[in-house]
Amino acid sequence: MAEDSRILQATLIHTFGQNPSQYTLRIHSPCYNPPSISKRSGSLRCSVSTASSGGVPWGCDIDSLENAAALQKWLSECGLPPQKMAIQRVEIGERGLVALKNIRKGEKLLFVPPSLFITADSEWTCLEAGQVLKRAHVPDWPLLATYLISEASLINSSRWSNYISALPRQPYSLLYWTRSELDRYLEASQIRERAIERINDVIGTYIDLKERIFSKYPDLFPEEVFNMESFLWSFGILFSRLVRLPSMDGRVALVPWADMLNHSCEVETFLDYDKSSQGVVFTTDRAYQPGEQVFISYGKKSNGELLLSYGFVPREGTNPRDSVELLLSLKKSDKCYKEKSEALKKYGLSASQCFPLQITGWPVELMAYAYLAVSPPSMRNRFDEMAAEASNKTKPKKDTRYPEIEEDALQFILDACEASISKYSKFLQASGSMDLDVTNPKLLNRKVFLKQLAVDLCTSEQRILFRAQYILRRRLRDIRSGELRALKIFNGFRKLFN
Ligand SMILES: C[S@@+](CC[C@H](N)C(=O)[O-])C[C@H]1O[C@@H](n2cnc3c(N)ncnc32)[C@H](O)[C@@H]1O
Repeated sequence: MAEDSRILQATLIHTFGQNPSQYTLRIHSPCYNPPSISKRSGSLRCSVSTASSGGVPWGCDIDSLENAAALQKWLSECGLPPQKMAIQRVEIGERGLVALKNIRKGEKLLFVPPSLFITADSEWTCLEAGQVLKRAHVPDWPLLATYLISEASLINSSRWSNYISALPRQPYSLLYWTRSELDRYLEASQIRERAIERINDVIGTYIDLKERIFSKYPDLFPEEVFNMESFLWSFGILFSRLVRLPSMDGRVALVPWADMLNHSCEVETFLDYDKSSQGVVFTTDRAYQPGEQVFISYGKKSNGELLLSYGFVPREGTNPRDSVELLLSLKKSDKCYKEKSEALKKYGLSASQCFPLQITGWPVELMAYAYLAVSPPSMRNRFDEMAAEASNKTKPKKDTRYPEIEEDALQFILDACEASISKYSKFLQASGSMDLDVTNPKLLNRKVFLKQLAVDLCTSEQRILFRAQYILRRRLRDIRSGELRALKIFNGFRKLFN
């Protein structure tokens, strides 16, 4: 559903021209709104407290149904056609859309008309604020984030008040984790870096908007409303609900009602604009009976990416698109370190680089990086070619092999896998006793909830690493036993000739 932070960075930062990494991570208050949790059907559920302990003053508890009912009524008054689904409390995802009637496989559902989308072109209730942002050419994401806050703060004078009241006050996403929570629970996973990068992007974007626009128009953008906390909320909403509509030239939109659908890794269908019915639809890829929750796919995302944007981790083994980022680094002691780094730099890579491992294997780019990392000085004329292959800039993709260094390259990947596995094992072992230092029950609930998410994520990522370890060990054993056999034959011939 949502874009990833690389797109966010590209669209935000280019216009505002500052490097977000210069900002230190400093999010506090929105994170400490401790959720209360309950355990149902084996999955932890977390409902955020509505107590006046920080958070934005709009939206609702994530599992609240009252506002959802008002939303449904308002949407039908605004032109949403009669639906075969209704918002209900569900086992997976707190609230979701549930079938009211039999739904066939291959049926089109929803038909949300464009008049109900929120896009960068939506009309601002406070016209002047919108004009200021558009004059400054603010890109879509920060524009939409500011729009959402502006409309939310106008309460009932905004045409979106029913929609905003039904949005979660605290969307689940890693944006709401403090730095120490990220360090503590996600130390083993590369998703921690992605989360820090994303939080820095949001903070950087807010600071840019504040310096360049809000501070110049304090009447239009008062700090009590347009502050870090409200931006974390609005970006949290965008990351977890914004859709890209391929059939509308890839335009991004918030689509009320459609954004009540939860994700399943087992379905392949996604939201798009349908030119014939002129609305946002999706086509079911299975049948549903009355009472069953209806799902869509938020895209081919790993468990880490789902946690990053949506704040949940699918059940173990259910996500065929799951992957784990493996960090590979050139050895500082390598005689050719400088030459190799420069070759990598030429193709946009660095001396430490992450590659995705899947349960089914790894990309040719990872293997090319490993070849480069282990290649001796005598192969320096091939560094450039290896670096090019390690980037995905070579077209068509090549899978060049260098038999003379294949064993070293596989061993290099195996070492990286094993180092990563031991980090996960350390975290998973320590996680059992991790929360005993907290006495405040609300804080304990939050910690148990976050820890469970982290344990689920780390277990799934470690599983992929174990699989890679198994494959690598077998390949190495085969190479080594092949070499041994060849040596024996060679020795046999030598004896014969002697
Ligand atoms: C687009 S909204 C879907 C509607 C949302 N359940 C609600 O009540 O507003 C995305 C959010 O739904 C929840 N969600 C969606 N799919 C889920 C799943 N498979 N498991 C757990 N939570 C899920 C997450 O909180 C996510 O951030």
